[in-house]
Amino acid sequence: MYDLSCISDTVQKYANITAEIAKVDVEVVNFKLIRVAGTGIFSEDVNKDVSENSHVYKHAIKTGKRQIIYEPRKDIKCKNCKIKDECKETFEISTPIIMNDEIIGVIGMACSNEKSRDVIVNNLDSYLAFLEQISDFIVTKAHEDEEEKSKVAMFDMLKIIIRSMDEGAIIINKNGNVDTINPSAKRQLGIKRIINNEHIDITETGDMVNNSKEYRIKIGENVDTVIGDIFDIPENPVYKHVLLFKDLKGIQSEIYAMTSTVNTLNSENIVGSSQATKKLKEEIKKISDSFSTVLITGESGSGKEVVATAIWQNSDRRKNRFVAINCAAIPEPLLESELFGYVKGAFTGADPTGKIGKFELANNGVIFLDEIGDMPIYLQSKLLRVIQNKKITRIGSNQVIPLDVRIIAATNKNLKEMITQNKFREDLYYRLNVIPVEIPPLRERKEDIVDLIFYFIHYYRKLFGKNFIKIEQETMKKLVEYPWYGNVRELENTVEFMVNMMEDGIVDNNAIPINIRKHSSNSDTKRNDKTGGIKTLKELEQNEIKKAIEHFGDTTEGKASAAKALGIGIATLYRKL
Ligand SMILES: Nc1ncnc2c1ncn2[C@@H]1O[C@H](COP(=O)(O)OP(=O)(O)OP(=O)(O)O)[C@@H](O)[C@H]1O
Repeated sequence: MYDLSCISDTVQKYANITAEIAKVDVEVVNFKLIRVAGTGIFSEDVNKDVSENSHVYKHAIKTGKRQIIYEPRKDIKCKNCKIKDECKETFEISTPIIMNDEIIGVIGMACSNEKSRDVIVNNLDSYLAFLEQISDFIVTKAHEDEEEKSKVAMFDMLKIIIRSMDEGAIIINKNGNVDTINPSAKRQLGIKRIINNEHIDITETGDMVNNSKEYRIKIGENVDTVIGDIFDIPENPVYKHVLLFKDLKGIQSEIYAMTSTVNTLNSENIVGSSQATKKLKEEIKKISDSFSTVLITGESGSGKEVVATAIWQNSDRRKNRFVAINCAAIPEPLLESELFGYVKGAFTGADPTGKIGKFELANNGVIFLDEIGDMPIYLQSKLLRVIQNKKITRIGSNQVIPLDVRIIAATNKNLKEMITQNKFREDLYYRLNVIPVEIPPLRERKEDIVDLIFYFIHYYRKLFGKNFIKIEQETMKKLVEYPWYGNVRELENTVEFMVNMMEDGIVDNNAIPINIRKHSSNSDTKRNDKTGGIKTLKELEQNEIKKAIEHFGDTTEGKASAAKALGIGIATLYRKL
């Protein structure tokens, strides 16, 4: 319940006015019967408990009704009053003070002589109305006080919430200075010092991204671009706005975390011991720290993205982002906005919130333009301009954003041939092909096949919690001879299948997918067709030795019997095995 003591100064003023006008003594008590204000005979004992002598007030509080005592001391309500004998009152009115249907106190008016009693009694209605009015004034002030307090409490709460928010928040006062800045805002803006009433400059860049406006903020020497909203604080004498924001870098990181699926391999992790792969790893090391554009060519699945990420990982740009975009996977009309981003309202059909493009996301890092051969010719011109000017503009915006991005492009198409067909711009080709990197198909680096098979077997065996003992030689041979038109991607999928199929930790021909089995039996048949079914002596020998071992067993005794049956010495058998 509201305590009138909180506005005792105002209540005292009203008591004084009432006393002055009505020529009476006035007292106001709160609901606990503490004297909040008093004049004349009541001016002593302000702030003291007067419950012992307040029998009439207790009645007014209990009933909620005004009490008029025409004959103090004789009135029944004065019966138990302890100071009855000293009481000099000649007349008394007690009016309850009611706020929100609760009795928060009583205003009492008392006469101490017959003259003033007569004046009041003769004009009783007017005096009663006057007292009601004073009671209403007190209640109005109590309401205002309560509202003010709740505003202050709300602001205190707001400041507590703001302090713990992940989003940056700044409360700005009427002078355009920082009143409150939360830790997240300081972190995002790179401010380490204590901000005390410093001036803040906020200007709109004119772009809208992620459904919020972009602002440039300046506090002292700290300048940053943020994306957020400004809210006005209405009817407040101290505070003007609250700015809630995320800085652009934070938003970019969120988008990157949501969209990036980059495997981070460095050149050491690239699997393969073939000459070609060794040379590739050396090349990666050499070109990583350069700024020059790289064009990686190779068949689909041969590891172009792996090489691109390795270049990034080996360079000092590895601290910044690697942003990949597959130019063939994104519908042509959307590719431009994916690459360069756009602002709210840039074009019909665009996401109305605006979007940050891949180039901007990759700023200070690396952009990987996969399947560059599929980029439409008009965009090729735009890309060329971006490479030359090192600047981009979001679609629909006037803002020029400076770029420091290393471009790595990749293709499995023959760009030179596309140039002759006017499908690829020659000038762009030379801009991209500053450092050409060629990845040979997997079938041309057979040593890598063996390395990759073991690498993927161990990877998937761990993933599926399976035990691996060995891969049969014959099976390995089939896999090495298979042409792998889908390159490493096809090989990886095949090994995943085989690890699923293998029994008792042994990968044998039964685990090979049907297409590869068919391929190797076709090539056997083709060879038989060419040779009239005649086997080489070496093949005959191999078959007979295999048959003998299968028949007698792979033990020492078995091998001795096999050698005997084959008509050769045990040492020769061991050598041939
Ligand atoms: N040398 C390698 N070591 C380990 N994994 C590799 C290697 N080369 C390729 N891979 C794996 O093979 C798969 C295909 O590689 P990647 O995506 O780099 O090929 P790509 O040439 O970019 O394919 P596409 O032309 O279809 O885009 C990936 O899962 C990748 O991790």
